[in-house]
Amino acid sequence: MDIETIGIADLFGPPSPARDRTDAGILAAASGIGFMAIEDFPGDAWLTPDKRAELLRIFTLPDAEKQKLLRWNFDRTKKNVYRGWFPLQPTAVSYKEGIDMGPDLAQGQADGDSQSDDPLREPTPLPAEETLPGWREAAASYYRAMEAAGNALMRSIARGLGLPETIFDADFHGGISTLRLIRYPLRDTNAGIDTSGPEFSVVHKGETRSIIGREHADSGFVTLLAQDGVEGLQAKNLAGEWIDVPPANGTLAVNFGQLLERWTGGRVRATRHRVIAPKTARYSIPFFYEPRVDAEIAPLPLAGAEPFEPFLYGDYLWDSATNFVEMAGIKHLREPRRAKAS
Ligand SMILES: O=C(O)CCC(=O)C(=O)O
Ligand SMILES: [Fe+2]
Repeated sequence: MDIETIGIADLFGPPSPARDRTDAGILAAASGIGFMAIEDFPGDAWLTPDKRAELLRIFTLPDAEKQKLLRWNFDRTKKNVYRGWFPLQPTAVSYKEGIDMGPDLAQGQADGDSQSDDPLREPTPLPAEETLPGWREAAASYYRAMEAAGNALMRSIARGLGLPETIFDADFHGGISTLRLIRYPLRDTNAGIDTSGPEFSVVHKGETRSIIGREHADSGFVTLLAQDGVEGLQAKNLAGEWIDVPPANGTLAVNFGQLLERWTGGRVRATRHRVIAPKTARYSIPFFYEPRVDAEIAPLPLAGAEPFEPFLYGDYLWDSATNFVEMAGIKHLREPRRAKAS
C-alpha cells in the first residue's frame, strides 16, 4: 500500500458529497497506513522551494547567533527549557539541529505568556529582526497556515468518526502547537565517533544507509510535515516494511500521534517513521498541531474505545516529549498539574 495524495480543498467548503468523500479518504488513510500527503488547501502556496527557503534562512545564521537561541539543556545560562535551538549532537543517532517554536511566534510578543510558570507555555527565543529581516513574519504566517490546516484535518477526522465536527475545537483554541525547523547535515565520517553500531545504519533496497532520524512515533495529534525536496523519510507500513514518504512540492506529509491513536481507540494510527541519510543535506519543517496545555483528554463517545482516567494534555506532553534526545535532561523541571488518581 502506497502513501496516497489527497486534495483537501473541500474541507474548507460547506457540507457536500465531495467533502464526505474527502473525509472518508482521510479516515481511511489515518486508519490504514497512518500517513498521507495533502495538497490543495489555503496555505499551500508555502509549499514551494522559494517559500520554504524563507523559513530555512535561519540555518544561515552564524553560530554565535544560533547559540543565543539555545535552550537550557544545552546552555545552562538560558531560562527557556522547552522552546528554542537544539544543536547537532554528534554522538546521537539523530543527527540534526534546529529550533522549536511555540504559539507566541504567531501571536506576537505582546501576547506571549511570559507570566506563566509552565515551561510548555514559555516564550520562544527568536532571532532579532535585524539579523534576519522579514523572517519572523514569514514564520508566523506559516504557523497560522498550518494551524488552519490542522484544524481542518481534526474536523474531518471528527466527522469521519461520526463525532460532532467541532468536538476538538475548544481543546485546540489557545493550543501550543510546535513549528520545528530541522537541518540534517551530512555526517562527518572523520568526527571520531563510532557509528558502526546497528542502530546507526540499516540496509534499504540492498544499500547500507545511515540513520539520521531515529525510528519513533510522534507523541501528540497531527503532524504536518514539509519536506524540502530531498528524500529520506520512511514510514513503517502495516506489514512492518519501511516505505518511502516521497517529498513533492505542493504537498505536506501528514501523520498522527500516539495520543490521538489512544484517544480514538486505535481508529487513527500513530505510524512509526524514521529518516535515512540522503546524499545531500536534508531540511524539513514539521508542524505538530497540539491542544491547550489544560485540555482535558477524556474518553470520546466511540464504540469500542477503551475507557481511561481523564488527564491533562500538558502532563502527557511533558512526559512523552522529554524522552526525545533534543529534550534530554529536563523532565524534572515540570510537575504534573493534576495529580494522578491512585
Ligand atoms: O525530518 C523529517 O522528515 C521527519 C521529522 C520527524 O519525524 C519529527 O521531527 O518528528
Ligand atoms: Fe516524527
